[in-house]
Amino acid sequence: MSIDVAVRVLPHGAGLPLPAYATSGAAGLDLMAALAEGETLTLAPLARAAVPTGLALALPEGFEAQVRPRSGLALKQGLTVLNAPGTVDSDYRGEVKVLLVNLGAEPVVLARGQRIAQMVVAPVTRIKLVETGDLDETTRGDGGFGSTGLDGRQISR
Ligand SMILES: O=c1ccn([C@H]2C[C@H](O)[C@@H](COP(=O)(O)OP(=O)(O)OP(=O)(O)O)O2)c(=O)[nH]1
Repeated sequence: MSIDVAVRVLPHGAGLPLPAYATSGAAGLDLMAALAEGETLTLAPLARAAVPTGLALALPEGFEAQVRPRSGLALKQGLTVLNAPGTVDSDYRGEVKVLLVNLGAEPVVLARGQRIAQMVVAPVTRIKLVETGDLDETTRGDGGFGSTGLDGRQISR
């Protein structure tokens, strides 16, 4: 499935390529840091920042965009998305920002055009809550948070 999504390139994003899928089967488009030419942003260990992408979207109603980490950056540098997955609502018209946090032991230096995260567009199911005093019974019931065992073995309850 492919849908058209309107994108507005903000002045500081001009000149950067539009986000694109890296392969024909990629789920996410890579988002780039729209820092100023020559500007760098250094994230010290445990520091966080809202990094501009220079892009604003008009997602169709019924869709969201999720801002997710790139696994290579996470594994190699400890750089990840603080609020993963970040949620871009379909009615949001502001700049898409990537909230990064450096969980690594070394500072991470970002520059303009660096691919910092990926964006996955997904359908959203909205629900209508129907209040009741009586939920249907299930085998799990209220068991959770490790109730089925934490070491690969089933615990009988
Ligand atoms: O990683 C993110 C997360 C959010 N947003 C933008 C798009 C989203 O539609 C808006 C609001 O996000 P969210 O609902 O997560 O923020 P909130 O803290 O609940 O604020 P609000 O009260 O504005 O909804 O901020 C981003 O650009 N990047």
